[in-house]
Amino acid sequence: MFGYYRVASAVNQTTVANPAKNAKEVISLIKEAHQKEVSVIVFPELTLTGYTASDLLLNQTLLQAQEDALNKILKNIKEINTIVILGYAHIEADRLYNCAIVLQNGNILGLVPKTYLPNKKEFYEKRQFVSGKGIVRTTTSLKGDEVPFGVDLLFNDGKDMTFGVEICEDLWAVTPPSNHMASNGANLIFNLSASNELIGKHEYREELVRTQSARCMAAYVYSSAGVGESTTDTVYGGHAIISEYGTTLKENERFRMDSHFITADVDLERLRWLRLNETSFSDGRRKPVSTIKVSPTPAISAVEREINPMPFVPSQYADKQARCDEIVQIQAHGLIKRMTHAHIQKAVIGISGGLDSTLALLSTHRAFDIMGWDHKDIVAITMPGFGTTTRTKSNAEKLCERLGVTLKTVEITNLSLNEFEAIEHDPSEHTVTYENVQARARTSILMNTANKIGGLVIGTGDLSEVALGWSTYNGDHMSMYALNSSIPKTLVQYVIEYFKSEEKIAAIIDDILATPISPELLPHKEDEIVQHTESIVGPYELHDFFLYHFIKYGAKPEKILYLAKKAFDIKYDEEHIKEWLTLFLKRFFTQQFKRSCIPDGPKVGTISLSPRADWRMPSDADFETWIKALDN
Ligand SMILES: Nc1ncnc2c1ncn2[C@@H]1O[C@H](COP(=O)(O)OP(=O)(O)OC[C@H]2O[C@@H]([n+]3cccc(C(=O)O)c3)[C@H](O)[C@@H]2O)[C@@H](O)[C@H]1O
Ligand SMILES: Nc1ncnc2c1ncn2[C@@H]1O[C@H](COP(=O)(O)OP(=O)(O)OP(=O)(O)O)[C@@H](O)[C@H]1O
Ligand SMILES: NC(=O)CC[C@H](N)C(=O)O
Repeated sequence: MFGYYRVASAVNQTTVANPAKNAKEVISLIKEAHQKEVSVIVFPELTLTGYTASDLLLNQTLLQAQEDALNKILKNIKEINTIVILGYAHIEADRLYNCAIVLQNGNILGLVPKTYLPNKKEFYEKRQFVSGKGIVRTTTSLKGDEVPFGVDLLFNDGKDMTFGVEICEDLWAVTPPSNHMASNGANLIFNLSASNELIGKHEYREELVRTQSARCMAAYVYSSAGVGESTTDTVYGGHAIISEYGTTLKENERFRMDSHFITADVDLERLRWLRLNETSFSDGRRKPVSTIKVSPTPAISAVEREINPMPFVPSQYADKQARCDEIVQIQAHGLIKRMTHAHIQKAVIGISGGLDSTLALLSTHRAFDIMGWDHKDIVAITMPGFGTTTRTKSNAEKLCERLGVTLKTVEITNLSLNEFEAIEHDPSEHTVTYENVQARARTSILMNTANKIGGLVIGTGDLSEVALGWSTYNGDHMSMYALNSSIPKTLVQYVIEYFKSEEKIAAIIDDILATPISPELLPHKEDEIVQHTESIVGPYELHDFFLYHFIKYGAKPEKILYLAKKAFDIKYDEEHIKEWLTLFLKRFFTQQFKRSCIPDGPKVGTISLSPRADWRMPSDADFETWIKALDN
């Protein structure tokens, strides 16, 4: 579903040297996984014999019992399309290999031998096994059939899934085989492991799995042998981990005595798309691989994964102070470089008492602090018009006073009335002309003041507005440096809140955050805002969600709709999400012409819509294909 696949990491209860017993545990876990719509389930290294069988692995009786156990499993999974990956000791050309065996629908799809054999202290694999290094494009005989055999095997379902398999120490090597598998198209890696517990080792292991998933731009599913292994010299805790592109999605509790598995829904479509966008990924060396077609695996009926409704806002576990400090530092240093290069030490900002101009002022103030420049050289201009309310005006004034910047007031009503007369516009007609005349009057005052005092106009528009084109072309759309241009509205709110730690402005910030978002371009009613941005263009939290998935992951509209429904649960119904998503797509396409000429500004998060750096799109692209996709 939408490129999601459910994968499982199993830890079976092990009886050392008793494949028949182990097979029983394995079969019942496979059946349960199949019922739970799992596409692929992986078991620990040397699943059927036990990893710690040691020299018994060279005993014919144990290897025969392992083959019998495999037969039993194959018989039991004839009707099961969940792919099963087991650890298996296999003889080829009179050598023993520590392998992963891949099964589906009662068939053996391939055998992947381990490349790196640990041979130090408690590990002495070279005593029994040989390395599979260099074994490529070949087959081996198993149960009378020729089966693909080698370290070059990749398994592909003809849709979004291509997976490769490596075995324990392979991941700990300088160059894990999964690097090559990923470079050759595997977006999902499985690891069968037997990794003993030593104090703190589990943390390192999780870090290895997680970072390998990031390096490979893949999902990585890891399963390690459990407490049933022999404790002659060392103890195994049964660690199961599922990571995707640098994030661990699931991890089990170790030292469990029962057979169990964990599952996670990995987004393989997202990974494929991310790779298309990463040129260093495509520069990775390609080598010939042996690709094995697998049959379709169970489709999932609902994605079981938490979808973050606020993807731009740092998680609740993040250090808010540190994150916000960093954001403001990036903004401030972007501005400092620009101002010092231009030999300008004065800034001009239009202050409305709204969110964006507040953030721009606070970040500019921080830049002046860093440079030791006089706060009075920040010229804040409040420009009341037809829609300005006492609440926003007074917040703007109080904020400027407390910050010690120069505050000026310039009325724009007369200026606007003159302009209406000049262009023969009836002021009682509250059309877009009525609105834009005011926005352009303000910009004109800011620009001309900048010329007069030798200052630089700070742009206030945020990323959400840039995405929606929610600004007046050559009005508030224009400035000399657009400080907020890569910060979406939901993040603007988060950062402004952090400034509440400055006592002298805390109460004003609280009220600015509580004020409805509005351009205040239409006349107010008894000093109350009548123009509510979010009832015109839709909730910003939805638009930020749409933007994140659309730009960052290239997600299809129907997938964005599905994810938004999941993320916002009952807060918005499907009909409304669809309505706002349609509007988002239409505006995103039609408003590119505004983005094509936005001023310079610093990139703060992973998404920017700068036409020079992050986002190049024709201003004339048609949105119909995207809207149609939503109607299907
Ligand atoms: N593809 C294209 N390439 C080049 N030009 C194109 C174009 N499509 C339209 N145009 C032209 O662009 C003009 C329309 O753009 P524009 O003049 O900007 O006007 P427009 O986008 O129609 O209106 C601006 C909107 O932004 C809102 N606003 C303004 C200021 C601040 C805020 C805020 O909340 O922060 C919101 C305001 O309420 C209004 O709804 C038209 O003259 C049209 O001919
Ligand atoms: N009354 C005003 N006085 C001074 N500048 C204004 C005024 N109204 C708007 N501006 C300028 O135009 C910009 C865009 O206006 P708008 O009111 O849409 O934004 P905002 O109030 O900063 O933020 P938000 O969109 O969150 O309300 C402002 O950031 C500000 O620089
Ligand atoms: N089975 C193995 O390959 C174990 C070796 C690995 N370095 C570990 O200790 O986890």
